[in-house]
Amino acid sequence: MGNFLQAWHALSNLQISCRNYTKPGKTLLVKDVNAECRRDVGTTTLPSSCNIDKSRAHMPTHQYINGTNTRNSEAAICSGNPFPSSNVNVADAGKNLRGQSQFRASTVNSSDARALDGSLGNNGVHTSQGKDSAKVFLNDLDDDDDDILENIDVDQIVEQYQSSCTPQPSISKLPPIAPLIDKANIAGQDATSLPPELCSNCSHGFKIGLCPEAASHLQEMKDTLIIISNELLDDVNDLSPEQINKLRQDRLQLNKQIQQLERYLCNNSLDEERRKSHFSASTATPRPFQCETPQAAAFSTDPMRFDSQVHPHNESGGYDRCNSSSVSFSSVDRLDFSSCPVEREPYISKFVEVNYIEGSKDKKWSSDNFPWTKKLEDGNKKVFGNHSFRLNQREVINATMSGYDVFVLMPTGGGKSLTYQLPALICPGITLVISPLVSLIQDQIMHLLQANVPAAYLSANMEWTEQQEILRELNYEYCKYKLLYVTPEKVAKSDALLRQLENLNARQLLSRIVIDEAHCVSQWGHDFRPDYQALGILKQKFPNTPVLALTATATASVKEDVVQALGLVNCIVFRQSFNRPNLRQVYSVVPKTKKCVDDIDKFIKENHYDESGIIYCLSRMDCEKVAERLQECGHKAAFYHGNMDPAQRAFVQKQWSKDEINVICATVAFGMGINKPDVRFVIHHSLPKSIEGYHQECGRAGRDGQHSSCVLYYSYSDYIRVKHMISQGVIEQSPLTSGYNRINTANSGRVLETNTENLLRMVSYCENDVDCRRLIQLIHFGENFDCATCKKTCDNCLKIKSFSEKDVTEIAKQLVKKHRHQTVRLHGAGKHLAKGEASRVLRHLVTEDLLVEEVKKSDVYGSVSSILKVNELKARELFSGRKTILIRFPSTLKASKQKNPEAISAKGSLTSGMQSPPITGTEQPQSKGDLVCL
Ligand SMILES: Nc1ncnc2c1ncn2[C@@H]1O[C@H](COP(=O)(O)OP(=O)(O)OP(=O)(O)O)[C@@H](O)[C@H]1O
Repeated sequence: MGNFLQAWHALSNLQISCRNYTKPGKTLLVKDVNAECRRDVGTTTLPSSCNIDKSRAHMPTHQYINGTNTRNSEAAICSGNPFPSSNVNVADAGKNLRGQSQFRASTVNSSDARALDGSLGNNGVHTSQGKDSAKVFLNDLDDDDDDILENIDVDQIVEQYQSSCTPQPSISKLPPIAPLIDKANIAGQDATSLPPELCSNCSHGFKIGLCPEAASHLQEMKDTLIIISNELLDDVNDLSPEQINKLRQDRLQLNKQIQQLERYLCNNSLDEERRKSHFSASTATPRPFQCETPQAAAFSTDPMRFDSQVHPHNESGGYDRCNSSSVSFSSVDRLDFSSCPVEREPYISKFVEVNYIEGSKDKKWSSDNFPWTKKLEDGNKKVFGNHSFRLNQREVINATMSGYDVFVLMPTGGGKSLTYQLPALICPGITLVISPLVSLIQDQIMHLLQANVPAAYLSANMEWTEQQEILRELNYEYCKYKLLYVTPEKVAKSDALLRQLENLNARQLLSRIVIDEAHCVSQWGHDFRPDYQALGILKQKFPNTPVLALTATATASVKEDVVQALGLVNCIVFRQSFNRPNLRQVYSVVPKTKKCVDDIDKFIKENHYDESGIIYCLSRMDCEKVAERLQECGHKAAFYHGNMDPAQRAFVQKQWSKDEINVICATVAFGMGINKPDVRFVIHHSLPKSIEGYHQECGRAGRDGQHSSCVLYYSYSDYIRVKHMISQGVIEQSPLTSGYNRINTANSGRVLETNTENLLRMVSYCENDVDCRRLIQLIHFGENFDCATCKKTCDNCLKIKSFSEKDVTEIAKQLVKKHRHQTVRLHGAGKHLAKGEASRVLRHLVTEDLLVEEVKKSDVYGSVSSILKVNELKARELFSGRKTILIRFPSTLKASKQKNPEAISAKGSLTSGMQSPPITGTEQPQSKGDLVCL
């Protein structure tokens, strides 16, 4: 308890920019906390009207927004955000603090740090007292905010505190942090400037536009809109004309409200971010470790000479845009970086009709007749030391250098970096690279500097003077940098950067914009990072600058979502197969027993003794336990997770890389940027969170093309456990998202829903004991796969020695009819099949190209819908009797019954992007109902 109290006081004492803590038992309205604390308002409590009114909190969103009721209101509650917006409690506030990226150490005073020291007692690093401890803490915060924040289990502290003690009077010097919500004040605040759509009262008694939880209301309104639209689509035959009319009116009204509220919130949050960005930039403390921002002396290449060497001249048909002479040269003096924040136009994402161009199939991109070809080949050899290009590298480079927007799907280690680093050398001006992690950026810059390629990065963690220096350099006519790396947060928040980009663009020196790990843009992806969504502003501001979006993992829905969010209109797509035929991997799923670790020990000894491998575990404690047990069994094992300090982690990783440790027991925190070629096995001790994640993690095995194993230990109880951890937000995140997802309350409901769907698909994968494992993975990424090419490299193909083929042509016809005409009733068509088998039929139709998945982002709802459409050409073959559909069933296997009810629905989701119910179009969307009818 002493620890909790100490930690509690430490947290209450923090004078930080995120003040989402309040004493237990008090309700905090998140949005106003920052503002109130910045003004150092004294102790306050919420007026009773602001406390949670449970009856209202659970009122259907549809009802309380519009003051109307529809018959779908219950559905609204069920399918809406499981954390009603009004239930913002202390634990949530804690999460917000931990994820808050503006956490600034510079404002922590020494007594605060002393108190903190106690709370961090378990972390071996933070042991000193007083000022020293403050220094240690400050340094560590600057080093890696998220790591430190991860080390404080705030939720646990708060929960236990809450459950076991009555709030004590604060002994902190500062008042506890709870905002004063003056309803009358807020109501009168800006009411005159509110558009009429935002003047209706919300459940908290505010005008909806002025409610501190307006962002949550916005999400609820969007969810309700989807429900109403679904109802209009699905049940239109059962509704009376009055009901239809009413629903349409509601839809119209909601649409208006959503648009207005989005615009209003966007303006407000931009103001806020700008203010914070300015604040954080001017108060940033020195970091103990700085990225080696290139100094002039670091280059043996004279930037001017370098430019003249590599820039193409005005060859006809060449990259003229790059070659135009500079427009004007602003002097450094004219750049006043410390001036007051400038007005940034509000960024409002716009729906675009994307014209996709399949790049991989177009031979022109592999031509070696482009004006820049020679320079390309020289640069590849001389600067990067490569003898040739890898698959798709030349094609992607040619497309982006021709000025197109390009979306690239290339496996990890495929060589994505070269596709923008080489063009950066050849084109005049600067290539802006948006990359998710400072550690990845530092790694890239280190390699570039070794190759004498001048590059720099900007990050909020750097000293402001250093940032200014880099910004100033960008202003020179002969700027020494060819590449500038930034994090998405920097683009979203730094006006100085945006201004500088505008300046570069005006001088036609913004050569290219690269979005690395582009799947982070999408809410449907497994690595969603809210700040990535704001990157759409770049295409709006610089429509003529080519954008290159790169990722190693994206389903069809994710791709659509990313391309939409970035605003790419004519987009050339290059994709490589997700299959890794050269990797002789064996995929298997094994039932998980209580002796799981002993089974793992046996497996390693029998198959990969003394070889290198990774065991992915769910929790930090699991990592430690598994490592300990394996050590007892004689393995050179160690654990790795987010609770270790960075030095410890680096040490373990190094030992593993040098084979001093064979087995690393890790959470998903491990693996980013790891390129060890001889990893012989990847074992999943628990259920992975998604097929994308699983595919990526398995991809770390056998990079040298040698035989490797991927074993997944599965039990249904793990599903329950993972699901619970996801819903509590306590599951360890991949480094790409760690500490970022939790800050976005507006999206938390949607993110949770996506995560649960992804998890269910993983359950479905595990419970499928018939289909080729490669097929199930690849179809998830929208790729067709011939199981024969698996060559028995998965347990299912291996174990099914003989199988019988069933003719399911008639069922296929029914399904195709159903998808053409929604009135056809399927009832009973597949009654002799178990539900799992029915979904296999549907899946098979997708692989046979009879049903095609079409993914669209809705301009109205902002959601991505995935629709199965009938391929008419193939359908004709089917109905003419020229095509029969045969599906293999293991001879030994009777019509299998599903093991778990929830897995049924998971199996229903056959293809990659069935993330949200289809909404538009006349085609009947694929739905669980179809399958259940069979
Ligand atoms: N054409 C090439 N020839 C030889 N090696 C290459 C070539 N292109 C890239 N490489 C090397 O391949 C390795 C992986 O490249 P890179 O880091 O760009 O991959 P990536 O696709 O970005 O992977 P990740 O998704 O892990 O970031 C690097 O060591 C790089 O030097």
